[in-house]
Amino acid sequence: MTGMHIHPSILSADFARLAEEIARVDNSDAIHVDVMDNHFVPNLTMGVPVVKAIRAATEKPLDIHLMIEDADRWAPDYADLGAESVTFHVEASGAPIRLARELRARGSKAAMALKPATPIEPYMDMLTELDMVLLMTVEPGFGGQSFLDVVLPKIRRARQAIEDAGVPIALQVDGGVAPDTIERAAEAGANVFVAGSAVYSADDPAQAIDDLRALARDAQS
Ligand SMILES: O=C(CO)[C@@H](O)[C@H](O)COP(=O)(O)O
Repeated sequence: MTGMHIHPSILSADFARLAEEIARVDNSDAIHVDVMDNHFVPNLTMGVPVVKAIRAATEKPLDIHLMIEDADRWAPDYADLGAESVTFHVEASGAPIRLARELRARGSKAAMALKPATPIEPYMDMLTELDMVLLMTVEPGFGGQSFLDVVLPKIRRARQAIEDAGVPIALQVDGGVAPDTIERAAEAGANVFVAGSAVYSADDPAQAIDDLRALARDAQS
């Protein structure tokens, strides 16, 4: 497994001061940007113009998590913005292999997300088409929810499948990641951790990131 990476979710940041909020987490490995369309999930956040402004405001890699319908149509636009990775939900894609190839062709890493109740097994054979798999550990749509332990066996199965495939695919978890849950996710095999409220509700968000990373590393070893 590769190193342990912490991606703060700006869903929990102050949207009126996004550039400053991103600057507060400069020790993170990437900035996680939640794009929600009020159809795939019951919440509305931002689209291409705001993500473009975020891209211009920071040098940090952007990890774009699309919680939108018709991902095949819209996801490539985010790759074109210069995102490090674009994550689409498999439940919102009609042609996930074609979409993953399209994202890579446009210079972005290709990542696929699964809601908590979506099984990983039907997608095991397409892992080599991906740079990252995101297993949601809450129902997508909102920050501040509790980590779903029921997803832990799926994280273990996904990690095993990645090892079997022999390719360097990152395994990301998102939702309820905090000091009291990150160790379980790391032990199960996750190596990229999205954390919203655990970072932005802390007095010192940068320290919160260092603490989460240390916990994940200790749990792995
Ligand atoms: O995608 C989502 C929610 O749908 C996440 O990225 C949340 O923003 C995570 O927030 P916390 O659970 O860490 O507060």
